[in-house]
Amino acid sequence: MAGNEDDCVVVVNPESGRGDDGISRIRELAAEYGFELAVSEEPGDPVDLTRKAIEAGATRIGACGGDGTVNEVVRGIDAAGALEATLLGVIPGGTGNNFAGNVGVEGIEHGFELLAEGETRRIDLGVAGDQLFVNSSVCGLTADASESTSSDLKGRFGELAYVFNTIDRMRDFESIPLHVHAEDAGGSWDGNAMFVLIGNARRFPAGGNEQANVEDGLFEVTIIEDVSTGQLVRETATRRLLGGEVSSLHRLTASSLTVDVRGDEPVSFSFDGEIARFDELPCRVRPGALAVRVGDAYDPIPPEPEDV
Ligand SMILES: Nc1ncnc2c1ncn2[C@@H]1O[C@H](COP(=O)(O)OP(=O)(O)OP(=O)(O)O)[C@@H](O)[C@H]1O
Repeated sequence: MAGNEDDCVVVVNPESGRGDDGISRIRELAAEYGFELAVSEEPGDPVDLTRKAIEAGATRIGACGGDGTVNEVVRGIDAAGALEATLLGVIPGGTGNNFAGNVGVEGIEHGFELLAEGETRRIDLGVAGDQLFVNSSVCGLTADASESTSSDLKGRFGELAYVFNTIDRMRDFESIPLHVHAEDAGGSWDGNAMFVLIGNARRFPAGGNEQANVEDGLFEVTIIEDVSTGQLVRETATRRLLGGEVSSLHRLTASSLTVDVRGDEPVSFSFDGEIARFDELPCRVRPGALAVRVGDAYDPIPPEPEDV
């Protein structure tokens, strides 16, 4: 079996996902592959555990958890100044595991297999203010929904919890007055947004394809404008979330952009699921910054999103 104890550490968030006894399976697999485990004890730990593992000589790091854990591990690699020299493997132990899906990792066993041996690609990273993000930064409806989705609800319903929550919130969600300025795309957008997704590895669902091109040095940005409220919004909520037809949807691609909130209060942005508030958020791409193992389902040049 490939794998070498000295250079590969798997950083595990035991609270990710459904909180079942998944950790014992992770221990078994780590032992089988000869990888060292570093188990996180509290939020933020994966950043330090990763940095320390690299300082102690690790050149391959597994991030075992959901998108939030991947985010923290990547921040740890960056904090060690080791993005050039470190290989990331994703072991999908979270609830949604959206990023894992976007790089073709199909499950925990597959994640271990790829970490031991697999194709490596260099992908872009996003920087928003001083935060790194790997998958996406979201503001508006879904950022609010993920902030208020309790871990109990997530535990019982997994991904569906986001959908329940979002539909529930649509009843009284006030759209956000925004100005989005994308320097190199030569465009700007002004209006009231229900949500904005700044996608690095992820794009707004369209035609069932959620993976963005993550090697092109560009974000794929989707803005959903506030449309009519009330019954129509409620009736179409599920469809919109799951990638159905949306009339007030705007897409742009850019290597840097600024989101300006025009209201009095800062708003919540989610960075790979971690929430922070801003009233102005400059974002830029760090092209090819991260080396990551990918599965066969990963497509370096995914088909263009279908127009909706
Ligand atoms: N012991 C711990 N170590 C690290 N993070 C923890 C720990 N306990 C709770 N957390 C929280 O776990 C969250 C990260 O969860 P993560 O995103 O990896 O899983 P998830 O939400 O189940 O999956 P997904 O984001 O894919 O839906 C962070 O917000 C962090 O606050």
